[in-house]
Amino acid sequence: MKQEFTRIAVKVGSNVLTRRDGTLDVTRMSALVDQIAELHKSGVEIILISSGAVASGRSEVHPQKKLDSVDQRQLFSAVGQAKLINRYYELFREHSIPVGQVLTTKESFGTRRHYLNQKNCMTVMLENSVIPIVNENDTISVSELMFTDNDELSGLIASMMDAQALIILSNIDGIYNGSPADPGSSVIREIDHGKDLSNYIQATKSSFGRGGMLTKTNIARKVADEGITVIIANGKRDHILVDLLQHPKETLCTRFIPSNAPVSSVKKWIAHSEGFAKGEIHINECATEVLNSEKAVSILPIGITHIVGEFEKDDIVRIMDFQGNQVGVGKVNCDSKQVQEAIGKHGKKPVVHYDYLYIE
Ligand SMILES: Nc1ncnc2c1ncn2[C@@H]1O[C@H](COP(=O)(O)OP(=O)(O)O)[C@@H](O)[C@H]1O
Ligand SMILES: N[C@@H](CCC(=O)OP(=O)(O)O)C(=O)O
Repeated sequence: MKQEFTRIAVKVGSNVLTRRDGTLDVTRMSALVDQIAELHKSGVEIILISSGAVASGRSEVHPQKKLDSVDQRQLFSAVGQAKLINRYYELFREHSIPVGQVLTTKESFGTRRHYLNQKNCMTVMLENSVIPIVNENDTISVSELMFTDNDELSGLIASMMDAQALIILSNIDGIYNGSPADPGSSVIREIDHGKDLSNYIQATKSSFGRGGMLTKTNIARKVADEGITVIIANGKRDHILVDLLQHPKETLCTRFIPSNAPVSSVKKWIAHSEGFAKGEIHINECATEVLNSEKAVSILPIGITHIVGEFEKDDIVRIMDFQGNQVGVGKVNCDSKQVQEAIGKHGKKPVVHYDYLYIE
């Protein structure tokens, strides 16, 4: 059967993989593996981003004394990740599909070199028909070094690997237009650019999840703006993955319509690098207007009013409009001292070249 996508990233949330008591739901895992195997055999390249390390480690160790939250997460994830990947390995082996483990950190996306190394690793895996199984390295990712959750990680992976679709599997059928508990609300089937969803999303999250629906929505929007279809669906439903690909119209889910403007690979990296920004470049009203137009423009010293923070050449900076709102992210061509000297001058080289500028 002809499928819409040939390369997808699939994110499986903790709640899909765990039972109510926190133990690993091997029956669910097995059902998902069967579907991934079916798609893999039909020629779809799949990158799996799987949560579940902390949840699956929790039932394995029973600490003698009370641990703080960081110690707990480190202990449970170290034990749980081994258990998780071992299960995947065994389950995929029944289909004769090799898998590989990729554990990463937020920092590993901070420099272009690390980013490309990771991309290369997963590209080689796919070329050799190996399914990458990605998770955050929870043992060393602590507080500010952590991803908000694996939804953020899955967005980065989908973007980095030029996937055509990111499928986020949670314990809910999609984004509801009200409280999911309210019988009057229903799943929003399609979300177009610029639709404000903040009224619908409650702060609640499922018992083992980290970020909740709000991060899913923010990530989904960003990834869809890069031209990737994002689907939020219920991973607890039988046959969901295969149905989403083979019967998209009849399958319940929320689908973010992708932008059709192409975004280069380097711009995708910059779009997701905001968390590493070292400073701010503030631009004047005229520069803001030009930036908001359809024209391809760079940030020139003549349009800069001031800068905030110290940065080196090639660092990531936020671009702020004349009212102080963030309008984009870019990689600077020179350090903050050189920008300071050039501010307001004509005929100078761009501070952020268009190729390294991502406008939100
Ligand atoms: N409008 C909404 N539509 C759907 N789910 C919502 C909405 N608002 C809040 N939620 C909550 O978000 C939860 C899913 O997020 P999360 O707990 O992070 O899941 P996961 O573990 O799969 O990442 C749902 O179980 C639901 O309780
Ligand atoms: N890296 C963690 C994932 C935590 C997380 O983000 O969970 P979720 O919100 O269910 O995707 C783990 O494997 O337990």
